[in-house]
Amino acid sequence: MPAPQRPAWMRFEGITKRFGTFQALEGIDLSVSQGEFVCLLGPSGCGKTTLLRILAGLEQQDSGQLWMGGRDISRVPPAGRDYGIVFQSYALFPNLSVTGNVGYGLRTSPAQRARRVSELLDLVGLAGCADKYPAQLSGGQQQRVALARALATSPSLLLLDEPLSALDAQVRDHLRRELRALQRKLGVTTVMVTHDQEEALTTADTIAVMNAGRIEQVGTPEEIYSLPRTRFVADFVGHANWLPVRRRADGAIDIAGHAIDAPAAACTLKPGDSGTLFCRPEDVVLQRLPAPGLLARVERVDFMGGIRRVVLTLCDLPSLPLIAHVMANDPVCTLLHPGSRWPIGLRSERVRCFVDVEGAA
Ligand SMILES: Nc1ncnc2c1ncn2[C@@H]1O[C@H](COP(=O)(O)OP(=O)(O)OP(=O)(O)O)[C@@H](O)[C@H]1O
Repeated sequence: MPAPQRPAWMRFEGITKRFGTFQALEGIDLSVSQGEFVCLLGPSGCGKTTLLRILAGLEQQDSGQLWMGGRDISRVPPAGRDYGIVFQSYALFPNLSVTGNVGYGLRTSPAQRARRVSELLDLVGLAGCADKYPAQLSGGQQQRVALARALATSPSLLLLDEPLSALDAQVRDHLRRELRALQRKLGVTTVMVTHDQEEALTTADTIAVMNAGRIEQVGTPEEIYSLPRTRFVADFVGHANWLPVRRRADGAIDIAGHAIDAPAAACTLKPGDSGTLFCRPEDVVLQRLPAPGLLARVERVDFMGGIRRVVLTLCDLPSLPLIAHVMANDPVCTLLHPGSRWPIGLRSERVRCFVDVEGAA
């Protein structure tokens, strides 16, 4: 589903940043609308934290502009930018109680501060912990305190720098859902940095996938997963199968001498072009009945709870692995023995082709 077009409330325009001779950010353009939850997603070192720090005013860009609510904030110091921020390390004051930490930035009367702190602790589910100290809290609780502190002044913008990555999987999953629900409830525009694709897919309205200082694609989680614009995006988000293909003169797509159906919209190849076909593991179908076309051999079956991950090789192209996901309750699962051969179908409306570019991965 394409992202609904909403007016931009915040804009990065041509942001660049260099550290010595290293180009950390190259011409970043990104628009964010009010109330949107945007994830900056990418591998370590791609520049996402640098971009967040520039937005926070903790780092100065070399060129480019930053707009927020119609105001050019490119040179505004951090204190004038109206945001709350949560870092990966909880960054709480160890000598202050939860109440002291949450109320730290509130410049109001003691009575108002106490009321606001109690409201915030209710909001993040820590009502019973007001008098505790950070060392007496779990990692997840400390991050809730950090979140309450970031929200204390009701900022227009919430910045999150890998806020869940220090937590164990179960707490992370739980807090991720709570964070998303809270963000929706408050309607606070949020920018979160993460290298975790699952986190981005499950929390964001919009994902900006970054690679080597550039944004490769901006889209909804569905667009990023199903319609990746580059090979990098396809590989970084979820598992991607890649098969060499050629477009025949009659328009059909040829894989290892077999024609497969691929709707024109999914195919960027001109007749005669070679390219690479991309498909997700859930779009590889093992057919029970004999069928002409692609045949694959089962190499291995991995148990993954609700699904089986089937590692296949095409009989006519044995050097390339092909991964298929089969639901664990599919009767086919009981027949998936290593060495068995299966006719393979690809969900033609879901496959995409990329033209081979010399030097591309
Ligand atoms: N102050 C600095 N001085 C020199 N190089 C820096 C500095 N800050 C960041 N870099 C470099 O800029 C690049 C981008 O860093 P950044 O922290 O933005 O990446 P990231 O995508 O957030 O990665 P990670 O998830 O590992 O934090 C990295 O190669 C990093 O080494």
